[in-house]
Amino acid sequence: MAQFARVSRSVGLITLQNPPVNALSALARQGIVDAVKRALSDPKVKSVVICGQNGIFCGGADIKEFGTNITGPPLVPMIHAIEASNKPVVAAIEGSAFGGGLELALGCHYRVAHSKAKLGLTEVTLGLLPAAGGTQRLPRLIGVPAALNLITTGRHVTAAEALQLGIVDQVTDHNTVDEAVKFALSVAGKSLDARRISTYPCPCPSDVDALFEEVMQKVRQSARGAIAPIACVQAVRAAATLPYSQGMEREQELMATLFTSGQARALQYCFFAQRAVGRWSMPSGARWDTSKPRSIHKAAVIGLGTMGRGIAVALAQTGLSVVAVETQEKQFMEAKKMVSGMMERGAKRHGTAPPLDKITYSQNIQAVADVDLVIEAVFEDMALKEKVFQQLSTICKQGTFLCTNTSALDVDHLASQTRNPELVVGMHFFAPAHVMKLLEVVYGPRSSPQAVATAMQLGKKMGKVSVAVGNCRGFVGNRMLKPYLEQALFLLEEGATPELVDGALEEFGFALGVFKMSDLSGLDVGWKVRKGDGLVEPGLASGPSARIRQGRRYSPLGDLLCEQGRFGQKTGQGWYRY
Ligand SMILES: CC(C)(COP(=O)(O)OP(=O)(O)OC[C@H]1O[C@@H](n2cnc3c(N)ncnc32)[C@H](O)[C@@H]1OP(=O)(O)O)[C@@H](O)C(=O)NCCC(=O)NCCSC(=O)/C=C/CCCCCCCCCCCCC(=O)O
Repeated sequence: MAQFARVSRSVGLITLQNPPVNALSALARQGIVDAVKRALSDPKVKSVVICGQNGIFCGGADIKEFGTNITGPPLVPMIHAIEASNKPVVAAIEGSAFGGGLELALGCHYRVAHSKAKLGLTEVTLGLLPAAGGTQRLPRLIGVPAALNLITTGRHVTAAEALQLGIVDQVTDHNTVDEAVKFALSVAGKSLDARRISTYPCPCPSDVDALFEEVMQKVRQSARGAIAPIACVQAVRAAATLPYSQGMEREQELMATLFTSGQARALQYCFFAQRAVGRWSMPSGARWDTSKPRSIHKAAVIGLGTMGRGIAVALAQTGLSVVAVETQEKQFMEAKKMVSGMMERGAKRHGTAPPLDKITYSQNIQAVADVDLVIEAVFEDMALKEKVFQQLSTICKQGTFLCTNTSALDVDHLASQTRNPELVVGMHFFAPAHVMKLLEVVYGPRSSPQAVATAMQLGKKMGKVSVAVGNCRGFVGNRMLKPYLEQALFLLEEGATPELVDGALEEFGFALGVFKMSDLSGLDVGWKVRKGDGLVEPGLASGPSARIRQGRRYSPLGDLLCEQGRFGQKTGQGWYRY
């Protein structure tokens, strides 16, 4: 799992070989320990380079080992042995150096990174902290504020930023291993006294207490109930206030509390689940690995309400040319302004230029004639959607995929309105569509594997977690949402206020409480669905049976709001006033 070779006469080259991401499994760690011993005992080796095979340095500790009986050499002493080596060790960082992978690199005396590499102490995203010395070495190397930012967020930094922060010593556009070998030759025999990060004093502002109090307050607020970011702050505080060895003890102690926590288990489950959904299959036997997607260069969105606007922004931000169609004059003018505003705000956040020129607007559906894929996002009304699909089927060029953003209607029925039902799938986004990562790709019995593969791939390109689901009422997301919304309404009937319920949910960790979320999505969509289900009939909203419908407890509160025209943010009033 780690290969040793002597190159350029005097450089010991250790290559991690654990596909696909060179994770530090027990065997990989054993391989590194053995290879380092070999390099250090070979008198011909004057310096060492550690790299990863297949263009990736290391994806960190092997997450699959967590929750099992971990065997093999532990990471911390392995990294200490590298740092303690009397021969210079250079990390050659290509692709990614994440979590334990970056901690391994921080144990090396020098780091050379390819310009396209990404680095990060990502453990917090898995409910953990960088417990292979990361919380103690990084602040010593780049200072407490910068280290806190990286460790508590798990964010990835580019090689350029890593150079600026002082995490890496050199960035190259050439072959990273070749450059690292040259670097290793140039530092052979030089003193390593100033290169062992664990021996550095931790650069720290004078008022440590005030700094950590302020950071802890901010992190508590943004962590929304997550325990790992808080433990990260505590571990970095140990780096700032204790000698290295005691800081390491604190790091291990804090890691022990996180390691078996429910939050860590849930986040790690989520990590694998998000990857597992990419391996989709259909009842027909069609699968992700045998179905070839088609490339999409130009897409259209029909209907620029709340969802259509977000979808148009998400497509444009992916770099696609987008035709955005809205036939109603008032909505058209408003949507143009809103979409530009959304793109400008997004670009400002990312420090990029807004892709305003990617979108062309039209009030005429004929404008979609030459696109590769259409996403229909008109109001949730079957008759209206039927008409749109009939039109699209005649207007669009041969082979255009026709997708619907319906949240509950029958995708197969919509397919039956077209000449090529095999080209029809659902692409169900969640509000706000340019932010939320979940995308349901709904296949009907006639959807072709290529249509599903294309929608799945487009979703991935858009940075979504695409999940292929069958065509049933509410698909999966809304089926899960229904009992959640229902119980929230019952809480109101039992005396809670929307703020109280939302406050509890947000404190628990939800980004938005259920009532704020409903106001954002629009209350009228659910109302329409309930009407279709015969749950909202005139006269039902009052009287003794108002709270039992179709044999089940029912709360008419959402219907009462809608009767007053309170549809949420879009009408300025919903559960809240805006
Ligand atoms: C960017 C990536 C690396 C690559 O992305 P991409 O190319 O898109 O590929 P993916 O689809 O994401 O991944 C491909 C497959 O590889 C699998 N994978 C990826 N990373 C890992 C990994 N780290 N381990 C295992 N498997 C991994 C992935 O699942 C895919 O396979 P499949 O499709 O699912 O089959 C990207 O993958 C990525 O971002 N990866 C994660 C990077 C990351 O976050 N790394 C950090 C890992 S945690 C870590 O490193 C922690 C280190 C600290 C030390 C830990 C010490 C542990 C023991 C201490 C115990 C102390 C407590 C004692 C308790 C007690 O006392 O009881």
